Amino acid sequence: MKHLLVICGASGVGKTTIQDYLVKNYGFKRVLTHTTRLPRKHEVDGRDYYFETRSSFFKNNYLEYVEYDHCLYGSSAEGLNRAWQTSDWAVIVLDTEGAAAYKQKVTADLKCWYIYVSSESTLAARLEERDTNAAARLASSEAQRDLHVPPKLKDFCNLIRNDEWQETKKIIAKLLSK
Ligand SMILES: Nc1nc2c(ncn2[C@@H]2O[C@H](COP(=O)(O)OP(=O)(O)O)[C@@H](O)[C@H]2O)c(=O)[nH]1
Ligand SMILES: Nc1ncnc2c1ncn2[C@@H]1O[C@H](COP(=O)(O)OP(=O)(O)O)[C@@H](O)[C@H]1O
Repeated sequence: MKHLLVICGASGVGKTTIQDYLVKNYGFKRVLTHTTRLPRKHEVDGRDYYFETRSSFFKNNYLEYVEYDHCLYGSSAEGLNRAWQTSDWAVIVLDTEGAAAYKQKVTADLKCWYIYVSSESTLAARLEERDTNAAARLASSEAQRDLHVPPKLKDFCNLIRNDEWQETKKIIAKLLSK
């Protein structure tokens, strides 16, 4: 049986950190997605994202795609199947619109974790450390929207507060032991 875990939430809440932890410690395979955003320092094409131009982006077949903070992001069935070739447990990081689309479309065993941080100033500080244009990113309408779990995902997602990493690890262990 194939399983897919969707991780969603606003920018900077720790989605990628949690995904990396699941890959390193729980045998998950990461589903790579495509974006027209420029790579950040340390990000590598084909490892973190498939980095695309506006024209190369549309050469792929997407299950869903969105515009987030003026850039395009999309995920394909091929990407998902590639992950499932090496592990029955795949993990993908999406915005909440993408998570809602997966809820409608994906028939495999699907779980969703909505990640949040209880203080917006903590979030801003974390983003500041990660990005140069952090304030603008958090101010984007999509990041602001994803600061709250949308009603359509409320009963579908486990809500995980990622304030203290040691606590987050315990919550993850508990959720994955079920
Ligand atoms: N719907 C959708 N969202 C995506 C996809 N790939 C990434 N995202 C989301 O796009 C948003 C922006 O991602 P990113 O540029 O890495 O910024 P960050 O959230 O600030 O780390 C995040 O909410 C990601 O989860 C995708 O293929 N589809
Ligand atoms: N529990 C935590 N405590 C402190 N810093 C954290 C925690 N979780 C993540 N971070 C840091 O916050 C920043 C944003 O995390 P990241 O995983 O990139 O977020 P997202 O993928 O949701 O945008 C990174 O610098 C990361 O190392």
